[in-house]
Amino acid sequence: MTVATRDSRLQAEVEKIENWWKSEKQSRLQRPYSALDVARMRNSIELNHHVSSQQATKLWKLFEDKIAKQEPLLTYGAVDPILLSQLSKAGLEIGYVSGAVCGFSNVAEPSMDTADYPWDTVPNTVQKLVNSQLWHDRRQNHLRSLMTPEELAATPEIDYLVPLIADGDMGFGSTTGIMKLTKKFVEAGVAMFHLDDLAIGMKRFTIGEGRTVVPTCEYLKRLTAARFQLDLMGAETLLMGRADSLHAEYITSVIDPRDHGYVQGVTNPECEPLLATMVKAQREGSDYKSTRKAWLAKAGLMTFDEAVEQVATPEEYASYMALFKDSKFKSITDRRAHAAKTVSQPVFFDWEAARSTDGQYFFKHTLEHVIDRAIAALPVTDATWARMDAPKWDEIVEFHEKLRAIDNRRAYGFGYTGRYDYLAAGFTEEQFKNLHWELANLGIVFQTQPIYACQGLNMVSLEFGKMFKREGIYGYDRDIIQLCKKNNTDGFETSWCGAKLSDDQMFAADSLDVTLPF
Ligand SMILES: C[C@](O)(C(=O)O)[C@H](CC(=O)O)C(=O)O
Repeated sequence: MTVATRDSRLQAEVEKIENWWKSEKQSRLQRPYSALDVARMRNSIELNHHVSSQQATKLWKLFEDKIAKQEPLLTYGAVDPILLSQLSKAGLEIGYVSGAVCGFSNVAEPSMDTADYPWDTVPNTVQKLVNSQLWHDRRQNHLRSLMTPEELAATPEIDYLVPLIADGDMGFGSTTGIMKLTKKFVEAGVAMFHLDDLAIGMKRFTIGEGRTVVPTCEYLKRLTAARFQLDLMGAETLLMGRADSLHAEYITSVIDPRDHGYVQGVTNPECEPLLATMVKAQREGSDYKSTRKAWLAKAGLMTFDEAVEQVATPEEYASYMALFKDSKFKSITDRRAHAAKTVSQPVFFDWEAARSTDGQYFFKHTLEHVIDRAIAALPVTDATWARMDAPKWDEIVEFHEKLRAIDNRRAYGFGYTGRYDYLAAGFTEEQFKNLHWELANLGIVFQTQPIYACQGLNMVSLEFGKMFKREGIYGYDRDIIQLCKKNNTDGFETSWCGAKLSDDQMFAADSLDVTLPF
């Protein structure tokens, strides 16, 4: 290849990418890299990612339509093709592929939602689901192509190709790892996937420690890595930023000054570091939870600004706060230097002494931080989800009002997490009934009950199993066969199973052996 051929090819690719980035959807994004960076790393043949791009475009239009009409797009976690076919038949317009449910049911070694399953578990599940969607779609097209006009008019058409939104968790790795995950998602045919800001393997469920997030810059790197891969592939696939810092108890590093105002340190100089306390307790065989609780009671954990407020006079504190006139994102170094100038008492604050046995820093989670983080991720993402541990209406409203003041065209997401207690969170029965509409009014059109399978399917399967043990096939006939016949439920011997498609494929493909001599 001559230099001239190489340059003209590169130039053509750059123009193609730049034109693509001018589309209504793409032009909403900002990239820290150029079209030339992308062009240089692309293949020399065009790779089409038709399913993912088409499904993403379909989802994008659905989002636009629902945002305009303030209507919800409800869905639930369906990681099994059979379940997904019925979700579509029920008229739900999107599907959700939950990481937690994949971790229970689509892996060789199941476990709780710590994202310790192999990195390609969710993309592989998407692949299986998309193939099943395409098969149902083909089966339906075939049957409809054989129908009389009357039959056709009397048979409702089902959209089996509902766009799938999948859980990419924390991306399972570094920049190149996330790029591989993204590639797999696109090749599998996903419409949208979300990446969050959680640290890998650091969720705790039962010992009074919650979630751990990574610094803001690391979260943005994750999202940008995914965006870069989508650009390399020329895929329309949507990327959703999920911010989990609300109710996160720890942060892995203090590298990013944007997080400094939320990191907590020890303010009691008499308190020994947490690590030393915990190691001693472990050696002595003391209880982890109560040792940690006793340490917390002594440490006087607070943020640097709170530590300043504790020792400053009101006037001094006001002078200290003047530091934030132009920007709220000041580093600990700036904060310390300004405190030394404005406050007469020394400020004792040690965030190193508060580091956990895994090295994390204590983090004061606030709605403000999750808002900061979600805003920082806007330029590189298509949609946003603030994950919450409890459905607090005031927080939901404040988050979405603040975000929508900056971007009211994007879709926002909400997860009806399994353990939510809506009435305890203060909803009246009437508000609860309308919740999905109220959320849609706030632009939260993507609404998922991610772990339906754990609750709903467990319940159905348990009740069925008890009945079957008691009554045998007689009970099966009464509760399943007869009811399925009455309701025309899909099953093994109905058109749903694709028997006609199978037979007709065989007739079409191998019925005529042209080599036979008669
Ligand atoms: C959505 C989620 O990431 C999932 O894996 O399904 C979980 C679900 C849950 O805890 O209910 C999450 O919200 O973290």
